Amino acid sequence: MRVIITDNCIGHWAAVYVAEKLIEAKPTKEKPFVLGLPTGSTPLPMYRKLIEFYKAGIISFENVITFNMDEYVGLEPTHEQSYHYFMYENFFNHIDIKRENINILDGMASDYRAECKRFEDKIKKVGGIDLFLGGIGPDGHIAFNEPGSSLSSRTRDKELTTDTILANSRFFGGDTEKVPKLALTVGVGTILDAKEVLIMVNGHHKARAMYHAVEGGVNHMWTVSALQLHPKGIIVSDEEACGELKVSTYRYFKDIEAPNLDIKKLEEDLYRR
Ligand SMILES: N[C@@H]1[C@@H](O)[C@H](O)[C@@H](COP(=O)(O)O)O[C@@H]1O
Repeated sequence: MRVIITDNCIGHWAAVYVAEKLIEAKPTKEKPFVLGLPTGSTPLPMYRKLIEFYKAGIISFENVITFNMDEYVGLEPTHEQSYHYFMYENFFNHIDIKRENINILDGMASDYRAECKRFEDKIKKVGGIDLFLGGIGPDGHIAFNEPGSSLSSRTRDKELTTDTILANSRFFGGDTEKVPKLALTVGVGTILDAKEVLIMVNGHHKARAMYHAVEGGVNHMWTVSALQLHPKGIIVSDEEACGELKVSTYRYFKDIEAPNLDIKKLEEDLYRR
């Protein structure tokens, strides 16, 4: 696992990484690049930077297919807190992606099981996900794989924990009653099947989850720890999220990734390619 500890530029770093991958892959209609995408406040700066790179003509999403990680059950796509709304508002409306290449679970589907199966089948049909991007909750959940989720789970419906409902109530005017109690989410197994996985971890409130992701054992109570089983897993964090790591662990990753931490230089290199 790579651990990139940035100086408050998680999203920027992730955007440069995605852009590099897109430039390298040179996607075509026949061989598109497949991205797994998250919502949440952490990835917002990444989306802003990707839009900037697109507008500067460095990257295009014309031959990119996307699959979103999760969606609340019972929110219309027009609801401001639905992940459909979030994705169009913050990303899709600003880039050249084809509408038919966007895949988001339908939280209004009458048959969840069929909807989740359709989603998994579609991922397989396009050849799997090349790069899955994600964030985590303070309880270490990836997508909506709450503590106790099977580490080989597939896309399905999931009851949200009180912790998550409380954490996400900030988007619903602080009213926990307004937060949906159920979500559709890709499974941990679905994420681990991707060729690469990049998880963004921010803030002091996620330091314990970061500890479990990097130093704790693989454990279904901290589903982000499943990343340890992936051959190409990357965690991109800020300094605050490292508060529970051993000094030696922190120093090790800072040291070996030192050449990859100068974000200004990384971005300049990108513009030069
Ligand atoms: N289902 C999403 C997760 O996929 C996301 O990682 C998490 C973190 O959100 P934030 O980045 O706002 O802390 O929020 C929700 O629970």
